Amino acid sequence: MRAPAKFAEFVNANADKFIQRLADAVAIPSVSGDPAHREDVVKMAHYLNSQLNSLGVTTELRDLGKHVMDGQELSLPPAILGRIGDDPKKKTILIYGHFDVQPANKSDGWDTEPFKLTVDPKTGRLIGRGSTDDKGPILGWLNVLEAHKSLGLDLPVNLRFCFEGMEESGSEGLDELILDEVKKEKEGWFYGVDCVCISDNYWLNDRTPCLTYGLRGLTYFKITVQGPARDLHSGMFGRAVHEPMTDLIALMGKLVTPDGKILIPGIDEMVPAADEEEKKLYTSLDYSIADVEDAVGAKIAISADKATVLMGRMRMPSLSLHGIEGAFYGAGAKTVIPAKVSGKFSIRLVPPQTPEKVNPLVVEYLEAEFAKLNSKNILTIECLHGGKPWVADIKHWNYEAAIKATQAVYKQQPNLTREGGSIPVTLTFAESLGVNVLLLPMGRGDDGAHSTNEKLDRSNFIEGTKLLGTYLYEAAAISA
Ligand SMILES: C[C@H](N)C(=O)N[C@@H](Cc1c[nH]cn1)C(=O)O
Ligand SMILES: [Zn+2]
Ligand SMILES: [Zn+2]
Repeated sequence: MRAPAKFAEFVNANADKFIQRLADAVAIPSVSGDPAHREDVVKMAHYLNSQLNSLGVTTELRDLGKHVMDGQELSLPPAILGRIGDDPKKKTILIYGHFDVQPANKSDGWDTEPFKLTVDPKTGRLIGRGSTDDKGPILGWLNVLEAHKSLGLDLPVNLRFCFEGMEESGSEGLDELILDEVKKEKEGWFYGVDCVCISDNYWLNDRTPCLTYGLRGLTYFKITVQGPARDLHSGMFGRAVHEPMTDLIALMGKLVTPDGKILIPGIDEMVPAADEEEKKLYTSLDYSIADVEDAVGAKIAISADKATVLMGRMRMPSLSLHGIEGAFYGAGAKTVIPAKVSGKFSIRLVPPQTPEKVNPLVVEYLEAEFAKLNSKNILTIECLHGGKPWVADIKHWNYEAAIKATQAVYKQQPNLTREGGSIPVTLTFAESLGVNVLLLPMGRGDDGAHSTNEKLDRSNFIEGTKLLGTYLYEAAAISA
């Protein structure tokens, strides 16, 4: 059975209502990485939970315990487990999404208030933190449920849900929850799941829908250099003491070259080079150097060769420098020597790399480079969180269903991509449930996830809702 025409008609007719639901969700600043917003992440969990209940989904808010962030012990936000449908004749699909978001302040350079959804009438853009990552896609699933409930339509498959509020901060507590549920077998929430669908990434460009079969892993470091007991006057102590910031910049300058080569021995070398056949996969994607440059808003692509740029994002590791905590960054010309500074950087990982294999190389290299500085300051190295990379089998019926749904909704053949970002739980689902996982993105490559002015195009939200619903029908129709 294919998606009935009245499903798409309902989605079109209720577009404004769905956008209001997105506005309500964006208004809750559920920033998982900021202890000051922890209550908002919990509020978001309760908001979603009551929406799911009102749409007929049985749920449980699962306590994930506590963790330490910035030296503070905090309760983790609850995860939401849900189920609707128990027909043994139907397939069972597990949907994952996250309701936490990255930090956002207007002063970062946003043109609008980040936690107030702004609808641009000229472009149709729905602008606000979390619009594309990942509140829009989660609400897309709710829109599908609402359409079926209102139209009195049976869902074509049984659905299970797992929504978390810590994805942007390492998915703490979630792996344990999943493994516990899997152990419970028939009594567990994930029993009988046939495949997983995650909508939490983006098209490559602004015109071609995508299905995604790979994600990079991640290992995130904080390195701290500490020296004097307090901040110092640089006129009194400059060239008289070892300066923590000088040491830190020297270390951070030894991690990666401006053209992306990772300088830590053994990391780039762990990844086999692509052969000509694999390179063709990248050349054949609908993508151009102009797409990457349009998405970032500057002509700064690392190469003029499309395959090199795509492989840099999808099948090579990358090391990015994110920031320095404790440094002077305000206006004016303060002549301070900061007493303690922490540099943050992360490495995106690809198979066969894992945090376990890569972290010892990072620590050994940093310690050796620090020793070469002959500084009397103290270096400490912490790994804040990590996750393994994941690659799926695209010949599975789950992908076949998503290709057919994309053709039906967008009248286009999707790009098949690997994603540069990370969703640590993906591999946990694939391995612990032993099922195929599909990433079915809703948003576009220029949405600005994690950036200022994050947006989701109205058409992606509405057609994306149809895509998610249509995918369920296509999955139901395939004899697996
Ligand atoms: C791809 C997904 N939407 C995403 O943004 N994931 C984050 C996960 C993360 C890990 N540490 C902090 N955030 C990402 O890839 O950065
Ligand atoms: Zn994100
Ligand atoms: Zn996300």
